[in-house]
Amino acid sequence: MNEAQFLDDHAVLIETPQVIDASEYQKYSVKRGLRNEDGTGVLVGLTEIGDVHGYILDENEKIPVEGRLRYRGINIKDIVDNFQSEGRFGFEEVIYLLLFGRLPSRTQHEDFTKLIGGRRTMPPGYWEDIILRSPSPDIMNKLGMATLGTYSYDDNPEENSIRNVLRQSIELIARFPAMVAYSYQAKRRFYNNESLIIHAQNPGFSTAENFLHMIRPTGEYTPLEAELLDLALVLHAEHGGGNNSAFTVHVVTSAYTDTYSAIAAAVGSLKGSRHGGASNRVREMVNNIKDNVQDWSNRKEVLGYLKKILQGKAHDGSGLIYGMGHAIYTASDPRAVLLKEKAKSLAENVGGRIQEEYGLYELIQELSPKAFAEVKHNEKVISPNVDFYSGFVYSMLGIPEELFTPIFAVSRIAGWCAHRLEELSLGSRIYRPAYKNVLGARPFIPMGERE
Ligand SMILES: CC(=O)SCCNC(=O)CCNC(=O)[C@H](O)C(C)(C)COP(=O)(O)OP(=O)(O)OC[C@H]1O[C@@H](n2cnc3c(N)ncnc32)[C@H](O)[C@@H]1OP(=O)(O)O
Ligand SMILES: O=C([O-])CC(=O)C(=O)O
Repeated sequence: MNEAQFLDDHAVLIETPQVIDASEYQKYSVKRGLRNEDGTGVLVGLTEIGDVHGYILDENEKIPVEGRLRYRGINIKDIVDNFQSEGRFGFEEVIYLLLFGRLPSRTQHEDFTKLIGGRRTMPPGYWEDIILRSPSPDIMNKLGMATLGTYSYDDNPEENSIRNVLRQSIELIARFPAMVAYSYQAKRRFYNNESLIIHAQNPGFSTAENFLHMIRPTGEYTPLEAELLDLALVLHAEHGGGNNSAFTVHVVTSAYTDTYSAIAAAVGSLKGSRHGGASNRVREMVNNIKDNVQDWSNRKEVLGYLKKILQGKAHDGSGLIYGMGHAIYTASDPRAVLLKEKAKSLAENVGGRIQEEYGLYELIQELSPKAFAEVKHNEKVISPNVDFYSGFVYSMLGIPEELFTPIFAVSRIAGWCAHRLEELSLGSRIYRPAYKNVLGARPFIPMGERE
């Protein structure tokens, strides 16, 4: 049998019939993508963790408003303003807030930061066997494998009591940075033929400092770089129960699976280019625009190219302007607003071509709604999401592209763990939505009579 021919022939069987006509979905009122007719999400749960607000419903019409994000009821802007003005790192405080539902006192913060720092090490053999011996060209893929591999190093992997899952959560949150950083180093060694650099972790460093230390060949970083990465970690940590990866955690947790299986599933979801993977696609897309648009500040030229992207005639053919649009936010994503401020001031400091590139980002932001209106005849209010400026900021910190989405995971694991604990503590039912079969019955044909 010719395997390539087999795949060609059989892929056609799946692709071409298109038996389910679009009208069938309407007929049965199917909530495709778990969406209501107006595009809002179907309400499937209640949570006390993240609160994402992006529009107001007025007589069933979506009225765009500036976006707002709260962690455990507290506006992220207030969280950020406070730790930045007091000159401390914010990520560990946010992990505590997300997991336990309250802000830590000074002593609780110190104790928790020490706990995270102390839990970074793994039992003997883990780094060598799970990370270094089986590198992957994709760090998210490797992170999923490494998460599942952690199961074998846990003496009590299956117990789903809150206390045990909390222990597993704290350990995973503490270890994700090294799982990502060492996977990246292994990838550089085995796929890029560069020297293997494994810096020892420092239990006294913040998550941001420890991560920069592990990925830099010299192990060094500036206070400003650590502060910016810490901010990015804070901003990516949580986004309600309905985002694709947190919802994945709810779904698989409701089947009562183990922590490592639930978190690995979430990693797989986040990797997707419509979710956390978009940060990489934004960089690729902007590079593609830079290569194809002669004058980055020419509005007509940039608009023309964005329209081509939307028509699927440029960039990757997907028809998507990556980093733009959101399922909930309309006028703005508050995280993108904060990241944009940082991108702007960093670019201004560097000047030259980088500042011009920042100008191009701003132009894409400004012209995308116009391109949408002209190509899709859709006047929907869209704005940049968190993935739009994050990669540009990371690039200015010298962070390589293959780490953009993994850094998202290093942060979002805090939210995932909080959602897993919430799902377990609320003891909800197994998620089991319905799929209507529209094919009906068919007669069985004996093998000798088949074509
Ligand atoms: C961390 C995060 O996950 S943030 C999101 C990161 N993802 C991206 O940046 C990828 C680009 N953006 C998108 O694909 C979408 O905006 C999503 C996936 C984020 C949200 O999707 P939805 O909730 O379906 O968006 P919404 O209901 O507002 O819009 C639906 C329509 O607009 C289109 N659309 C929305 N955003 C975009 C975009 N950036 N480029 C092209 N088309 C888009 C959708 O494809 C869909 O078109 P259709 O009606 O012809 O099928
Ligand atoms: O909420 C969403 O759908 C996606 C998102 O922005 C996130 O998970 O951060």
